[in-house]
This record gives sequence, structure tokens and C-alpha cells, in this order.
Amino acid sequence: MAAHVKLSGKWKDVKINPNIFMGQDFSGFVCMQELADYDVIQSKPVVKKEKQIDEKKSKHKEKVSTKRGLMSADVHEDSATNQNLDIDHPLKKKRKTKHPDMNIIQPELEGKSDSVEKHKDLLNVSSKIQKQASLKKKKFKCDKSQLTELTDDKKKAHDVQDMSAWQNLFVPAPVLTALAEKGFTSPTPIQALTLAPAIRDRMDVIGAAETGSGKTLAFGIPIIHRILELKAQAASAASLGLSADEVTSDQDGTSGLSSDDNCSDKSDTTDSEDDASESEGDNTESEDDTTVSEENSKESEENDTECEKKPTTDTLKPLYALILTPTRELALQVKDHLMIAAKYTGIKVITIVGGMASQKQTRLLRKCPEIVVATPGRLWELLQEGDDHLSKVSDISFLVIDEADRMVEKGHFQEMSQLLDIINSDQQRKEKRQTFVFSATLTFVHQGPLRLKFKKKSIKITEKKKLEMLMVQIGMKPKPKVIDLTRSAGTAESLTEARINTTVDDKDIYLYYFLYKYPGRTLVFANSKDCIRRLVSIFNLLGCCPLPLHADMHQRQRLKNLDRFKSNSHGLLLATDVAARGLDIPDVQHVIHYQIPRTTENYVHRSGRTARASKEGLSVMLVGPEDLQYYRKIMKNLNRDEDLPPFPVDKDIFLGVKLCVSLARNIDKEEHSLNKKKHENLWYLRAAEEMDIELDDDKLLNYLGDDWEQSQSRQKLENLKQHLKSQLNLPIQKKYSGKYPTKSGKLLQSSYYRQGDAIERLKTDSKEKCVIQESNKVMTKAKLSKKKRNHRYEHTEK
Ligand SMILES: Nc1ncnc2c1ncn2[C@@H]1O[C@H](COP(=O)(O)OP(=O)(O)OP(=O)(O)O)[C@@H](O)[C@H]1O
Repeated sequence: MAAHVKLSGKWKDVKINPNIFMGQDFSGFVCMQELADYDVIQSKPVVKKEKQIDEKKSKHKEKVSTKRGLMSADVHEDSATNQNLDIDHPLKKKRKTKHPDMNIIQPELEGKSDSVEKHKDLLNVSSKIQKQASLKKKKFKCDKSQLTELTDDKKKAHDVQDMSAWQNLFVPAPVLTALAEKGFTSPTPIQALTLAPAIRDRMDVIGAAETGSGKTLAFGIPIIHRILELKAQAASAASLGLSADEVTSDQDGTSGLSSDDNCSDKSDTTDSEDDASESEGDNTESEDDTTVSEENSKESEENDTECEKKPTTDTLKPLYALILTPTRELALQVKDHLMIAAKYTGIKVITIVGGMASQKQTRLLRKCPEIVVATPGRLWELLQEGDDHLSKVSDISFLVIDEADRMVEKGHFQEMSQLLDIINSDQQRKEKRQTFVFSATLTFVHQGPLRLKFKKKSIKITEKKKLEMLMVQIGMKPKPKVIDLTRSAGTAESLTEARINTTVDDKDIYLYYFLYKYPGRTLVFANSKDCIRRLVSIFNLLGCCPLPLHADMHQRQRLKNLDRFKSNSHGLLLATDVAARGLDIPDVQHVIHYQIPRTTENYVHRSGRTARASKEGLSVMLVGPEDLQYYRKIMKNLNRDEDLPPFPVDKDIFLGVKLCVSLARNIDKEEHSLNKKKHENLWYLRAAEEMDIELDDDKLLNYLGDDWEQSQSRQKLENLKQHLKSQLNLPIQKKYSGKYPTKSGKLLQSSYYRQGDAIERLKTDSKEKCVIQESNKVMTKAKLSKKKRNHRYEHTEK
């Protein structure tokens, strides 16, 4: 507290609306208190106080801008001399792409003389934006000096980061600040190769790189860069006295925008944009049910008030970018990633996805966000309803199709081709637009089913043909930049893969064994919702607290489960392929394919939920007899000459957990059949009631027994549960000791059962196997030479 203020009252907590912090750099800020009663011993003029703060700030800004100035000077120099990234990039030298003929459709990069000017503009914009942000901060009635200190500290921390690896990639200064804050000190390979052609040369980009390699920012940063540029141009045109219409049509060709901005609510509807085989139910969710939707509701609250104010100029604001993703969760995640990068730019990003109240989304759209991330179903719906902001989709400056191979799959998204028709309807705008198409399996070409191979008219799809088809479908410009960093193995480099051969019946036991022995955040994939439901029930009984995720669940619950999974380092998520693509859940250690995916692409994407951002991860396939053909197909399509290594299983523990699993399965079976019978009876009773028919108990569809029989079966179920509980409480040695003798006949040391690292265990096992193989070889060699010697000896004796 300042020395000239004498305290005569008490500090009181100040209630603040958390929305005021949105988009502001206040992390580290703990609480706000006010002191209403105090005596001033020696008053200082307020102007002087503010002057001091301003001086402090300007000194800091000088420091920051000198540093940034140096960096951007480097950028200019390099862009002027036009270092051709495609040829000279060290990453390219180190890493040979799988497709050397890719250059056929890659034009040479040309330096652009105006790049220096553009970047000067950008720096101006960034400093303007920072000024605006600091002005905004002043609006809050709080201890300004305290806040300045906090933000200054943070900025100092950013300046300490060495961000030189981003040089020459044209990353705008405010984005660089946000990246530094996030600790992203260098670009990932796909980012390093995409940014220059996308930003400097404004090329369309087709990008393929392994899962978890940072593709989101590879398209996100160029979009943010260009939006800042367009906004700067608009601002300078406005300062020259041009009208808003002239400005927008000058810069982006946006025109004919309706200013009808009424606040009428639109009804919520169902959608089915996710995995094609899964139809989804919609829900009417409350605003603050999950952390993710909480964020949405915060946005919408803010927008409610905004909406009442109805800023008419907002409706004239262009929609700059549209990003389409196959799932709702992915759309929300892409929005989050972009918001992190755009933190200091003032650019707004919103999501338009199914399963969430469309009224809120309509309200958010009224704020005219620069970027919309959407799933096709809901986007189409709101477009059909005539949303003003969305009606600008044919004027967008950027179109991104994330997970593009999935998005344009035949018959997958009905709305996709209609959407593309509208987006591409204006030929002039289409030519000006920049399009990004990304996926980990974009350039992935493999043989179709054998029966198609021998069909007369079957066309052999090459990688080039696949991309050309994609370009036509999406409406890309003729010569896009194609960046393919995928390995021929398909999966991420840091991924360890293994298999467990099993019978269908034993899959549950192997899964429980794995979860028991290797706790850690684990994502289990199955092919159907029914399978997920059964597994959830069994693993709940086994005390594993599984979280389901499939397309039949309410969106609210889906997001809740995802959040819970993210926050539990030992979490277990049981999911269908709705979670296979794009989800960036931090530190998933294991992916288990309880059922083998039907396509190789799905295997790559499912496995890609672990081993992200160069971290290690393990993928294990449980291969039953019915899975064998799919397993072989995946191995063939991924050019694997050898089978995946078998995951080592300690038979003793396996036997120890077997009893628990079979008890849980029995309980589940009993409960399931009882519930099914009850459900059928209820349905029958209701139908009878509707027809005014009275039914006796013995006339129901399923006879559940008399009262005594029913209490007996309840008791039986209860006993089974008690038995399972006592088994689960036993240490693993005791579970099998006596009943299941070990191979050696000895009771093994407890350390043997220590829960541990699955990848380490697999590696040790393969090393041990190598050593055994080597020693076997040596022994056979020794035996052979001994035999030879004996033979020679016998020969000479003769
Ligand atoms: N330059 C960077 N430095 C460090 N981490 C980064 C960088 N860029 C992105 N990341 C992080 O890498 C992770 C993966 O990024 P992202 O989700 O964009 O991958 P992706 O390639 O789109 O994966 P998928 O193919 O599965 O969709 C994210 O957690 C992201 O925050």
C-alpha cells in the first residue's frame, strides 16, 4: 500500500464479472479487493500518478519493441533475399518425404517485394492492438499499478524466451507473444514448411503430417496474420475517409451485407454430423453444465447484452474465415487453439456445432466474429435459417477443411457438397480465397477391397489423383502447395505399437490386465456403441471408473466426460471412432484397440490420440480371430513387413485378474438380462394401458418370478457383487496363490507385480528376446563347430 495512505477501514472483496478477463492477459492475477475507508496523509495529484504509470509502461514498451524490432528486421532481410524455404529448409534436408514427385504440383516460391511493407504494417497493427488492449484494461476499476506490474512481469517472461526459431516465418508479433507465453519456442516441421508459402505467397495449402504434429496452428497462424493485415488495410482506408462499404469491398470484396440484426431466438434442433454410422440425439442443455459449455455460455451472456445494444456496424464486419471439422469436440478444440494464438490480436473465434443450443450460437454470430469453426450439420442448418453473418460464406477469405479426407468421404456428410456449392458460388471470391486442406491421412492411398481390384472398370487411385479429386471437390486454386510429411509407416514416429493375440472372450481380461498393470491415461476404442455400453458396465464393476464417449450421448455429457478424462491422469475413456480424429487430449499414455478398426485411416487416427507433439505413446491392438483379416489389411496398407511385436503378458497376473473379470461379467450379464426383461414388460404394459387393457403379472412378456423368487435373484446378484468386492480388495498375489500356481511353482516377489511403464516393459521384453535369440544362435553355432570338430577328429583317426 502506498506510504501516503493511512488505513482506517477494512479491505473488502470486489465482485467482478469474469467476462472482463476474456482475451486479456491477467493470468497470475489472484483476486481484487477495495478499500473504501481510508485517510490520506499526503495527497498526490492523480495526474502525476498516472503519468508515472504511463512512463513505466512506455519504458517497457520501448524495451519490447526494440527486441521485436530486431526480430522483424531479420525477417525482412530474409524475405528480401528470398531464401527458398522449400529447398533450403534444414528440416527438408534431414527428412526426405515419401513422395519425391510431389514437386510436380508445387510451384517454385517467389519472393514478394512488398513483404517488407506488409510486415511494417503488421507491426503497426500489433502495437495499435496492444495500445487498445491497455486502454481497455484502464476501464476496469482496480489497482492499475498492481496490474501493470503483473503484466510487465509476464511480458518480461516472454522476452526471456528465445523465439528466434520462428524467424523468417512471418508470424505476427502479437501471435509470437502468445506462442512464447505458451512455451512454443519453435515451429513444428509442418508449421515451418507451411507458414512462408501460406503467409508470404498466399498459396492454397494441402498439408499432410503425422497426428499431433501441430497442423492446427499451421493453418491458424496464416489466417490470423492475414486477418490482421486486412483489418489494418480497412483501418487505414477508413482514416482516408472511405466508407465502410468501400473499405470492405476494397479489401475483401465483401458486399451486400444485410444489416437486419434482430434478436429473435431460433429453436434448437437435432444434428448428425459426427461419425457417419452414428446418429446423434440432441439435447437442450443448461448454459453452465460443463467447463467447455461454460465458456460458451460466458460468451453468450456477453453477447446477450451486446445484442441489446445492437451495434449496427457489426453486421457490416466481414466473415473472414470458415473452418470445417468432422466432430463437435474437434471444432471446440480448434477454436481453443486459435484463441490461444489470437490472444493479443482482438480477433474473435466462435464455434457452430450441433448438440448445443442454436440460439446461443445465433447470438454469438450477431457479434460478427472474424473466424467461425463449424461442423457441417449445424452450419447448414443456420445457413438455411438465413443467418446474416453466415450468409457471407461465399465471401470468405479463408476456407479450412480439417480432416479433409473424412469430410469429403462419399455419403459421409450430406451437407458438405451443398455447403461447398454455396461457398464456391462466387467465382471471383473463390479465386481470391485461400484454402487449406489438412489431415494426417490425406495423401494416404491404398488398395481397396480385393473384389474391387478385379473389377473391369476399377480405377487405380494414385496419390496425385486423390489430391486432384480433392482439389476439385473443395474448389481449390490450380497450383496449391503440397506439403506431405507423413511417414510410409503412417503412424507418429514416437508411437510404440504392439498387439495381443486373444480370443473374443479373453479380451475383457486382457484389457483389465493392462489397465491394472499399467495405470495411466488410457483411451480404449471399440467399433460399436453397444460394445462401449457393455464395457462401461463391466469396468465400472471392476472399479476402473470408465467414461463413455459415443455419438448417442448428449453433447453436454460428451464434453463433461472429455473434461473429466483430461483432468484425471489415470482416466479411462471408452470411445467409438467419434473420438478417433483430431482430439488433442494431453498426455494420453495408451491407446487400446479393443476391436480392430475397419479402416487403416481410423487405425492411424485412433493411435494418434497418444504420442502427440513428439511425446512417447503406446498403441495396443487386441486381435481376436474375427479381427485377423482387418489386422492384416492394416499391416499391409501401412507397408509393415513384420507383425507388430506381441505385448508381454505376465500370465500369473493375468490369472489373478481373470476371476475378477469373470465375476464382473456374470454380474453384468444378470443385470443386463433383468433390465432388458423389465424394460420389455414396461413397454408391453404401456401399450396395454393405451388400449385400455388390464394385464395380470403372469400375462406380461417376461415372467420375473414371484416375490420370493425375485428376492432370491436379487440376493444372488448382491452375493456376486460382494464376492467381487472382496476379490478386488485382495492384493494380486493372493488372488491366484494356492489356486493358480506360477509356472515356476514359486510365489513371486511382490516387486514383480509392481505397476509400471508399458513401453519400457515392451522394450525390455524385446531386448530380452533378442538376447535369448542371440544366445540361442551362439549355442547352435558352438554345437555345430563342436560337431564339425568331432567329425574331423573321427575322420583323422580313421
Ligand atoms: N510449435 C509448437 N510447439 C510445441 N507444441 C505445439 C506447437 N504447435 C502445436 N503444438 C501442440 O501440439 C499438439 C498437437 O497439435 P494439433 O492438435 O494441432 O495436432 P494435429 O497435427 O492437428 O493432430 P491430429 O492429426 O491428431 O489432428 C497440441 O497440444 C498443440 O498445442
